[in-house]
Amino acid sequence: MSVIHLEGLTKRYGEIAANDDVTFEVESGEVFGYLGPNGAGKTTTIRLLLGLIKPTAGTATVLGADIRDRRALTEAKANVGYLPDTLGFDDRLTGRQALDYFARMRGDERREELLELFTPPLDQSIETYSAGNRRMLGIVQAFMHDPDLVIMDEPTSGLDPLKQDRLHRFLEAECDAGKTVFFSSHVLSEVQRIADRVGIIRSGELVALEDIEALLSRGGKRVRIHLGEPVVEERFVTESMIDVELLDSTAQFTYTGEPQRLLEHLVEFEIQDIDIGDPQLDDIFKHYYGDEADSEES
Ligand SMILES: Nc1ncnc2c1ncn2[C@@H]1O[C@H](COP(=O)(O)OP(=O)(O)OP(=O)(O)O)[C@@H](O)[C@H]1O
Repeated sequence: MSVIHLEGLTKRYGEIAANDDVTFEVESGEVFGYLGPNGAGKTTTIRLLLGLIKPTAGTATVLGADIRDRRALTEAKANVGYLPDTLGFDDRLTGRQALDYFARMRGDERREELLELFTPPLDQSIETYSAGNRRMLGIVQAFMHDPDLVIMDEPTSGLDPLKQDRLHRFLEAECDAGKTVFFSSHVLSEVQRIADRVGIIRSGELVALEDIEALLSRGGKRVRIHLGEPVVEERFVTESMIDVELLDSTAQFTYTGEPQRLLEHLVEFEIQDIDIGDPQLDDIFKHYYGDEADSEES
């Protein structure tokens, strides 16, 4: 069953199409990564799905509710967790008061369990919180009523590496337990690590929708070779090698051709060391975004 279904979803702001005819589905029990650089349209999709803004054209359903049907969507949202990019908490409240407020609206049966993993200082007012503490409070808030679907906008931003890792492991366990997670990110390694499927959005348009495994396999192989002699570019580099870096006797490249052809080519050289592996999603991402990726990734 599809938990989220977008059909031609479009949102225009004047000349800008923040979302342009976006269509895809998220299935029950999957972790779906929504990837794109700043300004690509990720937050717009999320805000449309939650009924916070209205589509210009097209529509979507969330847990079966049409986002244009206010009443149905409100009912469905009782079973949805939402981590926004900026938390809408009243900053004068303490963390505990903010959680109490949400608990009264939706329940909090998993609050204690979550607070063992994510540890914002509950008795301080939120205005004194660091970015990471705000994010942790948001995570507890999003999951504590044990929703079937959680939608998260850049969930790890502001978290230190330890807490990021903790969130990744938590999300994996949630999905094993049948929950569905939709999250946006511009952090490729994160999407690669935790998502089952990825949608890549660029300038409002969905440019790719794939299993992570398929995306990686289409991206060729990343090869690093150490030769027993300096690499001669004219002799060594073939048309099937892209993103080539040569330094003395070392060559690194992504190989996009037939594996057999690569082996046939390499027997002509004295090879001291070789490493062939899957490319990082970053490399593949560059093929979709070109030079844009370099400046937008951080
Ligand atoms: N309220 C608005 N009025 C006008 N333009 C908007 C508005 N909200 C978003 N946009 C534009 O729509 C486009 C998509 O923005 P959006 O915030 O959805 O991108 P994003 O992928 O979430 O970016 P980021 O990673 O920086 O959060 C951008 O060009 C943005 O300037």
